[in-house]
Amino acid sequence: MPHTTPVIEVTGLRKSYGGRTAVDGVSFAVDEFEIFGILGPNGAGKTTTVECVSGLRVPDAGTVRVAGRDPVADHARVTRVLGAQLQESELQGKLTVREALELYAAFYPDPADWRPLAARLGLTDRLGTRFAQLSGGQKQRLFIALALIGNPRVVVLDELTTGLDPHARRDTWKLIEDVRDSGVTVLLVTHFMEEAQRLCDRVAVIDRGRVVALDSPAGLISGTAGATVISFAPSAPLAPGELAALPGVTAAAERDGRVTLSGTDASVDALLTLLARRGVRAHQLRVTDATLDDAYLDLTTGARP
Ligand SMILES: Nc1ncnc2c1ncn2[C@@H]1O[C@H](COP(=O)(O)OP(=O)(O)OP(=O)(O)O)[C@@H](O)[C@H]1O
Repeated sequence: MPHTTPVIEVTGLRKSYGGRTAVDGVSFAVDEFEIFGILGPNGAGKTTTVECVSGLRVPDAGTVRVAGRDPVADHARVTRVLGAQLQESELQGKLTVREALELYAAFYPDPADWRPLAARLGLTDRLGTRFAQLSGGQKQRLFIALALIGNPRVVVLDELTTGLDPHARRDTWKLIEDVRDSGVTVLLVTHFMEEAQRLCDRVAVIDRGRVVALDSPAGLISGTAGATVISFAPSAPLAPGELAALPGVTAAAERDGRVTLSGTDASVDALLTLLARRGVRAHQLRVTDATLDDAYLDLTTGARP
């Protein structure tokens, strides 16, 4: 693997609101040109973390570096290299797409030309439309354009596809891939497992303010209790102990005449051998790979009260 420099480094980040700890010692590093995902239940501390990365909140403890600089102490320089679309971003409803692009371009000393950017994001025929009249997907595309207008090295996208229909969500995924392919590092907060599995090179799973896992989606999946789920209806009863003892099996359950095993590929081979030896047939045999959903549910405890 080629050596890459972290463009974002977060070390021991802590942040409380009043007496309530939101982020409790979070550390991760994002390499240049990665799409790095942050996943976690509601209230896990994801937004607080990316707000600290964007210099919008001051950490109580720990360090944050973006391109080697402190986003709070060096805010002006960091905003030149970091573009952000943060949760529930809003613009004044009367502002047209063109006005919003021109306004944001004026914030930067060396902005991107907004016309090709608007074209790339499919906004050219909406330049005269007021923000309030845009669809959810068009608003999100405008926010991506605004996050990119300063020619950033890194872009922070917080729950970008929440509220979009499946087509618009897939279109947005393609846009995010294009953004990365154009040389921008992406820090993406998401609730959607499919989105993280499809887009992210690596994912930090945050639960109750802490990083509980950090790996590629494939690594997270293979680290879950049962990376392969096998289920079937046996033609004759099998001893539960015998199934649980099969190689790689981490859980075995029987319900309404149907057996479900969590295991590995090796468990499938061993099961078929066992069935052949016992002369038992497996009706409606299904073998499915675990998904990032399974890994996530294994790792996290659910929303904070
Ligand atoms: N401005 C604030 N004032 C007080 N408490 C806050 C504030 N912002 C967040 N919190 C609390 O901090 C915790 C972490 O919130 P945060 O928004 O960072 O979580 P999140 O993982 O982004 O959640 P979600 O997925 O629901 O957006 C929550 O308990 C939340 O209620």
